[in-house]
Amino acid sequence: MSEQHLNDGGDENCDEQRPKHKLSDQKRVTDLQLATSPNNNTNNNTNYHLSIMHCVSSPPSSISFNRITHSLRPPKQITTIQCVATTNPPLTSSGGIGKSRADWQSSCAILASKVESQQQNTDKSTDADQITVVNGHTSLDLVPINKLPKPLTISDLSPSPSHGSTLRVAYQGVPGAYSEAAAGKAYPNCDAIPCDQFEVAFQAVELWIADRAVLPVENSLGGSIHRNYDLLLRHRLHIVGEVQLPVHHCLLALPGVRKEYLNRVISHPQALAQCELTLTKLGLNITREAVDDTAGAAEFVAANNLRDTAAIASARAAELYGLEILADGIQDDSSNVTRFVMLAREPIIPRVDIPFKTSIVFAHEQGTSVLFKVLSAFAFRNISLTKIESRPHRNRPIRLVGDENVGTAKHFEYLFYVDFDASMADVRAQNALAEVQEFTSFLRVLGSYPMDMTPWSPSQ
Ligand SMILES: O=C(O)C(=O)C[C@]1(C(=O)O)C=C[C@@H](O)C=C1
Repeated sequence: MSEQHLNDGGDENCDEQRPKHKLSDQKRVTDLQLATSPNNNTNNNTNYHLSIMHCVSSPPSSISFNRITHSLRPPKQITTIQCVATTNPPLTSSGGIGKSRADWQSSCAILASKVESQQQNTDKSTDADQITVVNGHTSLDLVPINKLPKPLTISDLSPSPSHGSTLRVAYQGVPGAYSEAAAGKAYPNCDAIPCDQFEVAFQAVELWIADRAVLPVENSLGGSIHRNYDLLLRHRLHIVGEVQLPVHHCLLALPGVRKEYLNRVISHPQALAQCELTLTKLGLNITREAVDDTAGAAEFVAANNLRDTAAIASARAAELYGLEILADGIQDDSSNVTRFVMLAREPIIPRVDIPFKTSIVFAHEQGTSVLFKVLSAFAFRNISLTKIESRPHRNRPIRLVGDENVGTAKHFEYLFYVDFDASMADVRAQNALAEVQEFTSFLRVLGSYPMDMTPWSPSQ
């Protein structure tokens, strides 16, 4: 049986500087791929299984197709596609995705589509099964009639896992990454699922492989993690919480290696940025190289027995990958903290009895020039903003402003991400957003969620 893998779209617009190393790691979820294979039917009416991309999340028993693609040679005359959902829900009772690619694929492969020749269809298909192929059978948007989404019940909105007892939480990186620690802080005793990219963590939740994702959005020294701001907009997940993690970096190397032997230090770009001054103070004016995550850097040094390379990572990563700590607490500021958001398929119900924060994103037709008017809706109601971030408006990146005599100016267009200090259950927030909506051409509430109020000390 031949097997063909199709990539899940990827992110052609990725603006993040890609790390130089692609660390090999069988344990991580690497991409969202589904197997494509001919159905071994012995008769002449060849059947083909299609790869399904972007199975949109909804309760496991109801599945909708966002996009289906296929590459088919025979049979040439295809007029009908029959969509078949397997009886297995995306979440397995074994509780947790297996570690191999095969396990990942079988977890993903919740759907199979069968294309049959016209002749075979006329024999077997019922009207309800038949769905007309669109655009010369290269893509289609379908919701099988017998698989329409079920209405949400109150239990769907509950923050508890919808299966078994262990909450499965996707994070970017490998074990020992700060994101894994953040997942554990957000959801103690969770089953943390490593993913090799932020986008994979988003998709793991959308595909019911994970129940939550915990992803970094900003660091007190390095600033915003722009990639996740962009992904928040491109995916339909909701922010249901935040967690702030003190980040305590160590310089790690193979046992016996001294600082003088080093000519390279590798880590996540944020970690390199957070330790820049300290590395210089330590006399380490050596090459810095960015990799996918801090613990992945430690693993890379250990796996390749690199005696000239150090990694910046956590003490736990040193322990996991058998490295020694050459220097401890090398972040440029002792109160180095990274803020992570917790993401889920459903929003939580906002409350007013505990401190809540709300995150929104909006765009304005006249761009930045009237931003102050939008923000005054919050000022007028005494609602404090805790964060504001602007990102390029990719659907409309440039606005031309012309004056015949002077020429044409190009203004860049932005999306504005704002966090404010109020719950969506608070009437002040509702009124502020009603006003903001009047000004804006686009507005989305990313989530209303409890603030992380846990006591924190830099040395934690
Ligand atoms: O590389 C890791 O360990 C991560 O969890 C990622 C990350 C980040 O993206 O900012 C998280 C916290 C630290 O700020 C450094 C890196």
